[in-house]
Amino acid sequence: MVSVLSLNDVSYVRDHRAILNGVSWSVEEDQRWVILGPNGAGKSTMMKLASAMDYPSSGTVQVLGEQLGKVDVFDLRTRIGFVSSATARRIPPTETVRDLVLTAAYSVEGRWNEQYDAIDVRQAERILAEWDLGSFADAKFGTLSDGERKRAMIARSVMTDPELLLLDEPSSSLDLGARERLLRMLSGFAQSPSSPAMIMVTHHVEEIPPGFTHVLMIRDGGVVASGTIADTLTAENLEATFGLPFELTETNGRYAAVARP
Ligand SMILES: Nc1ncnc2c1ncn2[C@@H]1O[C@H](COP(=O)(O)OP(=O)(O)OP(=O)(O)O)[C@@H](O)[C@H]1O
Repeated sequence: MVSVLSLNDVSYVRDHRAILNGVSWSVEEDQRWVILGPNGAGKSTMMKLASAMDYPSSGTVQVLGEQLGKVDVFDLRTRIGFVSSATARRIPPTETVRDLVLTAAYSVEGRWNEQYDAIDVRQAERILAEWDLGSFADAKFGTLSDGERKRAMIARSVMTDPELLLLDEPSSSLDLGARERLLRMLSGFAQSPSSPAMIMVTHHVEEIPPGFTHVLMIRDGGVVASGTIADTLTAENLEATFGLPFELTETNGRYAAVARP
């Protein structure tokens, strides 16, 4: 199996503080990982390294077979899909959803005068339909609801057929129905053998889409537990990660956790 991401004894230090400390972790191409941990644990920092947007202070990070610090990250980034609230903030509010998806093929964030190939236009239409955005194709990004905006950003990120898809809290701020619709889509996408390796950050076990295979649990910049969801997502590991005892239940591949009285 080929590793798409590999961190070896990685530390990330800012302002004399180790935000990540001695993290070793690897992701294979057929795996779908969830990173679970409390606020400030270092989850988004891990995503910054995985997306080749930043470098470790020590240790090595290999992304898609290339070591950060020894590769042109601008080329590498074109092979990675990355969705976060920060990437969404860079999108011009007047961009239509169709152009938002289409411009990904040319690595730009606002349509100017580019001419798009018919094959790209067809691919964009297919992806818009797949992410239930067909009726929003002509809507402006700035007018979308949070749920529509998240789906539009994911649609944009898969337009280039990335080899690694990173989702930083894709279902945060969504209402129950929008969250469930998005989780259903992510679940379907995760279970497709043609989908890329995926890593999704979340704070909540309720947001783990069925089809995700592995979980990395982190706290204070260090790994608490890592492995298959079936073996690793336990009440004991949740307590070690979040610092209080939980009742953990699983129903049809969906998890729920409540604090034990
Ligand atoms: N460039 C930086 N300089 C200084 N501190 C930083 C920097 N980047 C992150 N931090 C700090 O490191 C810690 C981890 O940040 P990070 O965003 O990775 O956490 P997180 O697990 O994603 O948190 P949340 O769940 O709240 O989004 C936080 O305390 C944050 O303030």
